[in-house]
Amino acid sequence: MVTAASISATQSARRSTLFADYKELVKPRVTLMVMITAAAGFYLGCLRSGISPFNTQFLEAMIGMAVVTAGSGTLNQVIERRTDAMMPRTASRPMAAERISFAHGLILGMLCIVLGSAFLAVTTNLITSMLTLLTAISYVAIYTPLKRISMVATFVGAFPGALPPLIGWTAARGFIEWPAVALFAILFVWQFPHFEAIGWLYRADYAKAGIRVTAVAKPGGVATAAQALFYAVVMIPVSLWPVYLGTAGWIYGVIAIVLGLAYLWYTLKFVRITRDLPPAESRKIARDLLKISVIYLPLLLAAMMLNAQGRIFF
Ligand code: HEM
Ligand SMILES: CC(C)=CCC/C(C)=C/CC/C(C)=C/COP(=O)(O)OP(=O)(O)O
Repeated sequence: MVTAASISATQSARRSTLFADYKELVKPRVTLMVMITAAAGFYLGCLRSGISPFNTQFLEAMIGMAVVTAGSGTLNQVIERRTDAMMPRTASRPMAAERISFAHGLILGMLCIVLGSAFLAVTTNLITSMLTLLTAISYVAIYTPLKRISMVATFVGAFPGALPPLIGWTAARGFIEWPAVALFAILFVWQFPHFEAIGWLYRADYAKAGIRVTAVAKPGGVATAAQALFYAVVMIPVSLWPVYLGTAGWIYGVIAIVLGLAYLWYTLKFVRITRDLPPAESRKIARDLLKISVIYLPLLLAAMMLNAQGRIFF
């Protein structure tokens, strides 16, 4: 018998499934990291202006960027619904598993990008709104389709990936300056060990779906390891650029060197993928590098913020 209670239970189950699907669509962990990097840019920009970073402009900029980032993640999954369905890591995503329809995902993603960018234009400034829109477009319309065409895609994807802290800076300052470019460079370089580890970890998945990451296009691991290693070495001088610019002090510099050496250490261990290791061991060293990459970045940015312009803490 269909009772009011059973109808209400079904509706509530549907609502919680939809909520869980929306959560998955916005890629919460990546979005959170994007917000952390943008917040760092905003914070440092405010200190450069000599104003407190704890203001309503901060909240407005974060909300606008989070909504656009969420929309970008959604449209990425709309476009990749077929390839996502081929890979165990992504097969249960709401678009891939067809729990959310094409039109539903498309409208939701577009709405988030348009409304988030408009919100930024009204509350923050035009350059921040335009750069955020450009970031979303380059991620969705250039990087995402390119993944199936060329391994250059990851290099291209590193541009939208690196823009959020620069955008955080423009939200505070209204224009692009050298410290913002330094933040962009740090993020840009950081991504290579991060995604080469992921590419190696999921190379079988990527090959199945026809996605041309380095580990698929050049099997054996030499090119994958060489790229990760090159950028992990470059990471150390690039992370010191804010010290040269006076954006952060020497204490940050020391911490950046220590963190950079740790990132380099795990990347050096990753180079062992080129040997004939048991698959479980090879996966472990790639997973360790991925983990260290997502620990390294917030720690580096936190050190930069705490020692901003040579001050200690706030
Ligand atoms: C071309 C650039 C990038 C590529 C190809 C890439 C790819 C990926 C992939 C496929 C995962 C999922 C790994 C898994 O499920 O095990 C991932 C995880 C992640 N990525 Fe990236 N990413 C890139 C750049 C970025 C950027 C710019 C950020 C943020 C600033 C970021 C933050 C994260 C975080 C926080 C995770 C979650 C790690 C975890 O679950 O432990 N990524 N990335
Ligand atoms: C402000 C704003 C709009 C920021 C957006 C920037 C952004 C989302 C960068 C992510 C970088 C990136 C290339 C991630 C990998 O996606 P993937 O498609 O390779 O990951 P997947 O395989 O898990 O789908």
